[in-house]
Amino acid sequence: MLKVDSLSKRYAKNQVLHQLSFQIHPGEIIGLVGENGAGKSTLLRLLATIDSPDKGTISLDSLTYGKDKKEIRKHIGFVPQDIAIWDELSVRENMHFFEKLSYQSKSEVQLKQLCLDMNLNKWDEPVKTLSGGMKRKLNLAITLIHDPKVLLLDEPTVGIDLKSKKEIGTYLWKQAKEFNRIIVYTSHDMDEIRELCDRILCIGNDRFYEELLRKSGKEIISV
Ligand SMILES: Nc1ncnc2c1ncn2[C@@H]1O[C@H](COP(=O)(O)OP(=O)(O)OP(=O)(O)O)[C@@H](O)[C@H]1O
Repeated sequence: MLKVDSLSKRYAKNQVLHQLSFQIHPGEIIGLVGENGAGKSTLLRLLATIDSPDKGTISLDSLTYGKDKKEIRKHIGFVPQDIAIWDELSVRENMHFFEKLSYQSKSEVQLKQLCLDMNLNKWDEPVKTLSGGMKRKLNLAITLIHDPKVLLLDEPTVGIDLKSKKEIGTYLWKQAKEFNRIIVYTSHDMDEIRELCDRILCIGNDRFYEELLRKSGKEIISV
């Protein structure tokens, strides 16, 4: 279980997150919504151990973020908003490069399968020739190389067509329900959030999204 308790973060005088508390169980997909600047990316960075909170604690099962950071990183997969892959290398070369950096070794067949599962079948093509949606799929496949317990995705479907969005959605759903991964992801597409998420975490001072999503029947975590 991922447990967040009284989490606060400020940048200079800008209090971005104030005493957030919530818990997420294995297999759950959580949609993180809020207006621009509400602190969604900040929260994801804290959950990804890339940044540290000013106050509060985060734990994953029996591991505590401050104390067990190195061990926790083995269980986290993070896809930031900006795609982080090597443009000049092929899909295959990217998968192998990141496999070398990861905590687990995977065979060529396993690496290729991670891509095929998302209908990404451009194994030998240079990444620079792929569309934006294909690059997002590759980024996601890379994140899954080390079998993370927690997947943190910052707008994984932004700017991509409806078909690829659906494919990524189906893929994420499978990752949560079949492999019991925790998924936390941000999106400004409320239809997608309503369709895919088990629960919705609304952050920021503006209650607009909370009001909008309340009718969806999904459980809202208001913090
Ligand atoms: N490294 C930083 N230094 C200073 N301020 C920052 C930093 N990172 C974020 N902020 C500020 O924190 C606030 C929250 O930013 P964040 O990127 O987390 O919002 P967001 O909800 O993800 O927004 P968006 O929907 O636009 O992506 C903003 O006011 C932003 O300017």
